[in-house]
Amino acid sequence: MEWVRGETIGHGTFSTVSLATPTNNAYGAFPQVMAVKSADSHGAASLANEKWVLDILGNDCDGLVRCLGEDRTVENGEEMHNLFLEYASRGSLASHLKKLNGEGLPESTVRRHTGSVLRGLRHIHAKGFAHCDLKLGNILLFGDGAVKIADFGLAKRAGEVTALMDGGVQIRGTPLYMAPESVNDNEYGSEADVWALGCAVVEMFSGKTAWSFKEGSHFMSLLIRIGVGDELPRIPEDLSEQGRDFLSKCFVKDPKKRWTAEMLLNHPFVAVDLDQDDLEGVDIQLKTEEVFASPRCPFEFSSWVSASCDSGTQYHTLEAPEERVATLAAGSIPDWSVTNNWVTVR
Ligand SMILES: Nc1ncnc2c1ncn2[C@@H]1O[C@H](COP(=O)(O)OP(=O)(O)OP(=O)(O)O)[C@@H](O)[C@H]1O
Repeated sequence: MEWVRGETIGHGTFSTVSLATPTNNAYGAFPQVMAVKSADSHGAASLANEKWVLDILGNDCDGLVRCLGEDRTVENGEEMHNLFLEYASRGSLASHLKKLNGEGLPESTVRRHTGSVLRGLRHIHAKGFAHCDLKLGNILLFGDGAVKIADFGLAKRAGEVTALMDGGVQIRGTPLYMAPESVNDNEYGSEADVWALGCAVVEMFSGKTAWSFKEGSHFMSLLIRIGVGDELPRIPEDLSEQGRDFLSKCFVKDPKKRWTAEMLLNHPFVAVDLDQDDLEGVDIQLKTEEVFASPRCPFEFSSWVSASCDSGTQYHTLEAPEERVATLAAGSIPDWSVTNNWVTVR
């Protein structure tokens, strides 16, 4: 494929991401706009790892960004490694949240995004991998409302332990999302992804990181809080009881007792399908008495009632019309995909 590099849309530790347009797109084999992740020799290993993992994971899971191929180019005398990915036109959840100036997303949106990320995680874990760098910057928003996990540069086979000669802490990903077992024993398995998901859910909902951490303080103090003692990440008080219960299953210090992505997909926090297409005339009223007590082990799942929908009751927490217009005026992209609060204008 011949292609032209467009504007830069993102920077990472290992790479630069820009738009790419194919110039000889015979038979429409490629989308008209793609994202191309490019790295010089320093980032080549991470990019090669990402391609290897994405090839094994395949393109059949809706929760993962799709890989469209790879290429090498020489630009300004330097060899560049390029990985083509489907383009997420709404950017990452991190950049989306930044536009909300410290505010979080409505809980209904957080539930939907969490469900999508969990489906991606379940697929990654079922294939025997751990992502190892789940964070809002690596969760992408697509124009059609899809939410997908990206950036597999640090992903590895679950159970593969990287031995450290000096016995120190190996930081894979972002300290703020690190699980206790990663801090204490350098373990980065599927369980650590679930801990990181909990941190991402807190941040999506509250607009603030799950660990309060003063800018400028040494990250070792944070690692000590994560790894030693009983302190857990902050669970927002204004989150629903189901949301808080969901987080309590992610923030279990012992990785063996932490819930898996598969188990969490059956938790009522995400098991209710709030997709726009499902809203009309469907009963979404949760049978709270029945689902309130969450299962303590996988065998109790069968007694849960899948929530059903009713267009009247669940959406009253969304913003009023005035607030929604204000969000628009502020230049951020509002999420109105789930609401029954529309005003008829004639
Ligand atoms: N497919 C894509 N579509 C749109 N934007 C993207 C895409 N992939 C990456 N980006 C943007 O580029 C940024 C950096 O990408 P990515 O995280 O994959 O790079 P990285 O070098 O692995 O970064 P790091 O490891 O530091 O997180 C993302 O946060 C996102 O804003």
